Amino acid sequence: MAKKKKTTSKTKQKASTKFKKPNLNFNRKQKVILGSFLILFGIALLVAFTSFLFNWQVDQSTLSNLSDRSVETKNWLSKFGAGISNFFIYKGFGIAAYSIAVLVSLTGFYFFFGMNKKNLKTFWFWGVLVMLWFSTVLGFFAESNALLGGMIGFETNDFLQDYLGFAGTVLLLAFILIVYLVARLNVTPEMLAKYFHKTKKEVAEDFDEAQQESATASNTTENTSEEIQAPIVKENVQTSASEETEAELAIKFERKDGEEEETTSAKNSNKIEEEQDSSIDLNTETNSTETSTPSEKEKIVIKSNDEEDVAMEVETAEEEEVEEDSLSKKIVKDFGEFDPTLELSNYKFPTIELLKDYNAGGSSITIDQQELEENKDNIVNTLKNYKIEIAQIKATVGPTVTLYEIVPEAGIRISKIKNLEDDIALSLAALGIRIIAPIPGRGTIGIEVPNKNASIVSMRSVVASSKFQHAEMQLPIALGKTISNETFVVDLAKMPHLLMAGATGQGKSVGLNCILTSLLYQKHPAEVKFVLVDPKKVELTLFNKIERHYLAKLPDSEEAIITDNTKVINTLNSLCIEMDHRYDLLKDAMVRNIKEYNEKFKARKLNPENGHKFLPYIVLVVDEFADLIMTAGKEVETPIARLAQLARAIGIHLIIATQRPSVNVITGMIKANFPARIAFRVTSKIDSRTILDSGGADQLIGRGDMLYTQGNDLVRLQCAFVDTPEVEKITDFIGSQKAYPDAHQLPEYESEDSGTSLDIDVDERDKLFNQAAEVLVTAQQGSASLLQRKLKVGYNRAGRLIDQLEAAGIVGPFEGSKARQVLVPDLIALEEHLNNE
Ligand SMILES: Nc1ncnc2c1ncn2[C@@H]1O[C@H](COP(=O)(O)OP(=O)(O)OP(=O)(O)O)[C@@H](O)[C@H]1O
Repeated sequence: MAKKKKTTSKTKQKASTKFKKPNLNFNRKQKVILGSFLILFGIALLVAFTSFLFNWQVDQSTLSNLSDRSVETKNWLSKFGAGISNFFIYKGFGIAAYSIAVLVSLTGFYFFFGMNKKNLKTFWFWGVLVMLWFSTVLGFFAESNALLGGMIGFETNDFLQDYLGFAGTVLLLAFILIVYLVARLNVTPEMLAKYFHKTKKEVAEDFDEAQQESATASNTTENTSEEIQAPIVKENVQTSASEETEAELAIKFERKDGEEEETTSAKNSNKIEEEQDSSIDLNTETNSTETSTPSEKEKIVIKSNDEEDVAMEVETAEEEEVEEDSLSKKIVKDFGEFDPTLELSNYKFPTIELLKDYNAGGSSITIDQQELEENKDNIVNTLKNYKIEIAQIKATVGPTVTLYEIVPEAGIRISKIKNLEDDIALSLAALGIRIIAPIPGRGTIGIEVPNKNASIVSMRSVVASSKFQHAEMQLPIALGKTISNETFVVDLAKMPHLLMAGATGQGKSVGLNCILTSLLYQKHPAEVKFVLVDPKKVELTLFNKIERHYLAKLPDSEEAIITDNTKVINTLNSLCIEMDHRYDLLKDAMVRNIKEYNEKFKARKLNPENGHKFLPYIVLVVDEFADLIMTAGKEVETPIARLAQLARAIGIHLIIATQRPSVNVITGMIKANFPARIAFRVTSKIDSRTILDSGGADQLIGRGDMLYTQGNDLVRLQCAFVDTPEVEKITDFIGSQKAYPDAHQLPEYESEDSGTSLDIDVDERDKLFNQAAEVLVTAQQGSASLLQRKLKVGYNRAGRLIDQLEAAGIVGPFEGSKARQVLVPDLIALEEHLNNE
């Protein structure tokens, strides 16, 4: 039971996410080997110590000569046994040294069975303390037997006595004993009182029985003995009367406790419940003694000694809620906080070595003094040509661009400099010049000039940065580095959704991989799940390997990564169901967001039997969003917009990437709900406006050069570079570890389009039926894709409409690759046709 204590679970989890600490995480084989060694070593110590107790005097003379092979010792473990026992017992802690043998074996067991080692430290702490205490206590008897307390025991005892005297030492040791009993064994005065009462009662009962027996026997005895016994019996009667009152009290309390347990056990999780049952059994005594705690309902029966007096019942009731609170505290105390990572407790986070070091052996940034000078001169001269004098200029060299901050002479209009963007670009003969006038909060004008030799920002460097490692965020993402070479870390949970756009080949896929990798480095599989939509079918395939660790999918689907556009609709709708379900859970738990919910769940304040469970974050990644909108239209847009509007509080976050940032793809509704946006290089200013609501993305230089905004300022970043082989290594590393039995299951979604028949009822027709008929009749072409485009409906719905139109006799039957024939010549005929139905 003790091994389930998880008071340190949070810290452990954090610690384990910091993967760089010297790795004491052995693999299973190493653990078995180490474990068996420690168990056997512990046993060897036990044997050696025991033998030493009998043979130490004989072996004493050989100790100085142990290295001599010819020397013989009596110890069962020969010279080794004699030497080590002498060290631990005689020179050490006396017989208390047995503790060490036990602790070593115990440690071995922990390794051997791969148990959670959290409690091991506590065992060692208390074990060593107990050993010291015993050896000091036994130090009192050192004169009669030096072996009892060992040298340390004797010396400690002697030292204490010098300063505290005999009595002081005894009192100090008694105090340490109390500390141990209270802190380690949870012994409380109430417990002792209860134990005392119980014992007293048992003794009294035994005594009663003895009395009865002797009473029957004493029928034949003399009167004198009755006289002697009389007062004792009388006294005893009194005792049992008061005992009866106590016994009655105890019964009342026990019954109350029983009730409490019934309600409590119903409130606890399946997993906890098994454990709890036993704990309650164990703790019944404790509960029944804690009669003074206000949370319990007390019923005290006051009985009068006088037979005629009426007995009075005093009942005190307290609020139940407090009881529940104290219950959760009790469960947490007994079993520790709920640890969501327990099922994969041996899960190891990927190590940093899996990532490639692109700048091995040097700084990622090379400063080319000559280039800096040239650029500076060009800027100054160009501006001078337009009669703009500069008071000051400063350069900050970043990985891809250098920022020249200029302070113009007083009286120069900023717009004048801004308008010279193209001229400065021309004079510097460089692409991708961006002018920020003014730089917010700095009072300067910035001119960003690409470096001739851009350096790669490796994923390794950003993942290893302390900013990322110590990020106190829910979903930390290391996007890359800023112009001043600082690692840029953002919280996806705060964004709360991300829109990503950029022309082909500018770094979008790398960006997505960078985001996913960041999360893999920080989040345990129990804490985050990905839903991946990849119409290109190649970009995210590598993540298939971690399906059972990190991916979520629909119950009936085979592939976790969705490549088929029609399946996306089902998944999105399923996520909407999950969202509604999570909102219900949050409402029930009376919390506002997933973070509070999970905290409450971890603190065991929510009962799994009421459907509560630990909620992982869900990150939906959609690559090629434009493609999706093209084929599925409104059917995709509606659930996406719903999720984007509502899902932030319940931990569903969307990342949407698109090549074509046109307004019919990134609609107003979507834009409004995606305040955080990333723009890689795009081809036109209009595209830049569509993504960022401002220009700038068209002036980027590509290869991961990007602009990030979270609603206000634009930040220019160099996206961290993570190559496919690196991602493969990481997914291999994770994939090779123990996984959940299946990918995380999303709720089932029944799509409406299941089963169409030709005899469709007129009343069951799609709302767009008439419109669809008009479209086809006007075009005289019976094609579903036409309906998709004109009515902005998905493939399924268009197919359904065609079926209904066929049933209504407006279009002909399916003719293979050819479009269906339209059977109604024009709109007037159509109107007639529909009226006659
Ligand atoms: N952060 C980066 N640092 C350095 N080079 C990069 C970075 N990002 C991308 N590149 C370079 O650009 C190339 C194309 O990147 P990527 O595949 O991510 O483009 P993309 O935008 O996804 O293109 P598409 O939309 O066609 O899939 C990469 O192979 C790499 O060489």
